[in-house]
Amino acid sequence: MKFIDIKFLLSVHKLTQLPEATLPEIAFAGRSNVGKSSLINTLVGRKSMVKVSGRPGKTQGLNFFQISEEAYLVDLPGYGFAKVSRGMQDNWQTLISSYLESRTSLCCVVVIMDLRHEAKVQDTQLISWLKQHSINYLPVYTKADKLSGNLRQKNAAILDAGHTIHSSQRILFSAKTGMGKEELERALASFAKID
Ligand SMILES: Nc1nc2c(ncn2[C@@H]2O[C@H](COP(=O)(O)OP(=O)(O)OP(=O)(O)O)[C@@H](O)[C@H]2O)c(=O)[nH]1
Ligand SMILES: [Mg+2]
Repeated sequence: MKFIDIKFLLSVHKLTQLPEATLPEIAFAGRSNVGKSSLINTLVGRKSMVKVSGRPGKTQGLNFFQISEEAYLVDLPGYGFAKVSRGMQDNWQTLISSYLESRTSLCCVVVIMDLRHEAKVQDTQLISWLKQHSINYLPVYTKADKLSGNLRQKNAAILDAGHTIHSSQRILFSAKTGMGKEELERALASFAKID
C-alpha cells in the first residue's frame, strides 16, 4: 500500500459522526506524546499532515485521514495524560473503546510505544483488551533514533517480555530517520488486504 494521495477527512467527537464504514480502517493508539501523529506523518511522507506537538494531549477527537479510495487512517487521542481532567479522560476512554468495539471495518490497531520506556500498564491493558475483543493489533516501538544499536535491541527485548510480544510481531520505528517505514507499510497493507 502506498500512502499517497492522503487527505484529512474529519475529527470525530461522538460515534454518530463516524464516516460510513466503507473502507478498511487502521487506527493508531498509544500514550500521549509517544509519537502517533509523527508516525502517521512519516508514513504519508508529509512533515505536517497531522499536527505534532511538544505538549502532550495535542490530538483530541478521532482524526480520520483517507488514503485515495483505499483506506482510512485514524489518529486516536493519546491516553495517560495527567493534565487532562479525570472526567475528560473518562470521556475519551468511553469514546475510543466504543469505537474500537463496534467498528466493523477496523482491520488493525497500531499500538505505539516508546522504545526507551519500560512496559507501561496502560499499554499492557490496551493490548489485553484488544486480544479479548479479537481485534488485530500491531506493536510498534518508536523513537528508535534516540538509542544506539545495542540499547535498541536490549530495550526492545525488555518491552517484548513485558507485553508478551514475539520479536517477529513488532516493528522498530523512527519518525525522525524513517527506520521501519517500509516494514510498517507492508504489515498494514497485509492487514488491510490491499497492495
Ligand atoms: N526523535 C524523535 N522524536 C519523535 C519521534 N516521534 C515523535 N517525536 C517527537 O515527540 C513529540 C510528540 O510527538 P507527537 O507525534 O505529537 O505525539 P502524539 O502521540 O501524537 O501526541 P498526542 O497527540 O499529544 O497524544 C514531538 O516533539 C515529536 O517531534 C521519533 O521517532 N523520534
Ligand atoms: Mg497526536
